[in-house]
Amino acid sequence: MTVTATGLTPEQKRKAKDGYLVLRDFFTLEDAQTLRTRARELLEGFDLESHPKTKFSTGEEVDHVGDDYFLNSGDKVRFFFEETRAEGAFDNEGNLKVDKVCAINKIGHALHELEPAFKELSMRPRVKQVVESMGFEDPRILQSMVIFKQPEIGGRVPPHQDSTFLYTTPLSAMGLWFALEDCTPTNGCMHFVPGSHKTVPVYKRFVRKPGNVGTTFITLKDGIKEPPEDAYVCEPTPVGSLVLIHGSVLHKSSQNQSNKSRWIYTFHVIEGNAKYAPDNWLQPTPEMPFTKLL
Ligand SMILES: O=C(O)CCC(=O)C(=O)O
Ligand SMILES: [Fe+2]
Repeated sequence: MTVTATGLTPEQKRKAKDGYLVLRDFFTLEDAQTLRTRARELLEGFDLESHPKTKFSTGEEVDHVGDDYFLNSGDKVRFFFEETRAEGAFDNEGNLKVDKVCAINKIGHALHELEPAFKELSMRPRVKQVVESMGFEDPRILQSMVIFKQPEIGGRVPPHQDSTFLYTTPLSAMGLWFALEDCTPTNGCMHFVPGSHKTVPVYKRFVRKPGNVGTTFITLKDGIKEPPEDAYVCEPTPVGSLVLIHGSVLHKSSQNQSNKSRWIYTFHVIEGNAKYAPDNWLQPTPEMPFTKLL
């Protein structure tokens, strides 16, 4: 089932009450191919030597420069390695174990502005219609990324709510997640707890530390019990699917245990009329305010 020219159907709107909605065949195989080709070019063109992970030798410097590299990526296209060294891109001595093209976990966070092919998909009329159908009045785009989940080393994404990272008052974040390849139970497809956006409050936030020296989590509510493993529903999504993700719904994905990659493109929207927390990890810059979608 796909969207109509006027946005979501009543049935799709009802289904979205689960906190997420899979829209198959939202974009074409050709679209996916175009974005994968560009993502691959970016990976191949990326200069490993100038990356903070490899440029500095002591741990502290790597952390500090790495934090800045991350915190200032909101208006750039930057590259992030697989974090967990044990299962990831580096061996215990910090040497890359695999080809650099395979070692990157994601690129972000301004593809929707800086990369024309990604911008074109992000700003499509159908995207606008869907976002409008979901009740947004003045949606702003932010935090676009390609997440690669490469064969065998692509790490898990632990359970989380996206509003933890993009906190607004009132809450307004919604993810738009585009499957650039088939996402299956073995290559790390998404899992959701249906309805959890209504039962589990956003209980922590990921913020910049004062002085912009790195990031930390702060607790908003103690004693929140997260749903058990078996509450998660596995949602395989064929290439061409768009998934809408409510900012408060719990979701996760597992490690890629297959020999097939799982590339996706995602960005978020927030309501421009809501108050964007000034200590959220990602901040707009004078040169690049959050992109108006409508
Ligand atoms: O792609 C994934 O595995 C996780 C992505 C995610 O959590 C998100 O887009 O909000
Ligand atoms: Fe997420």
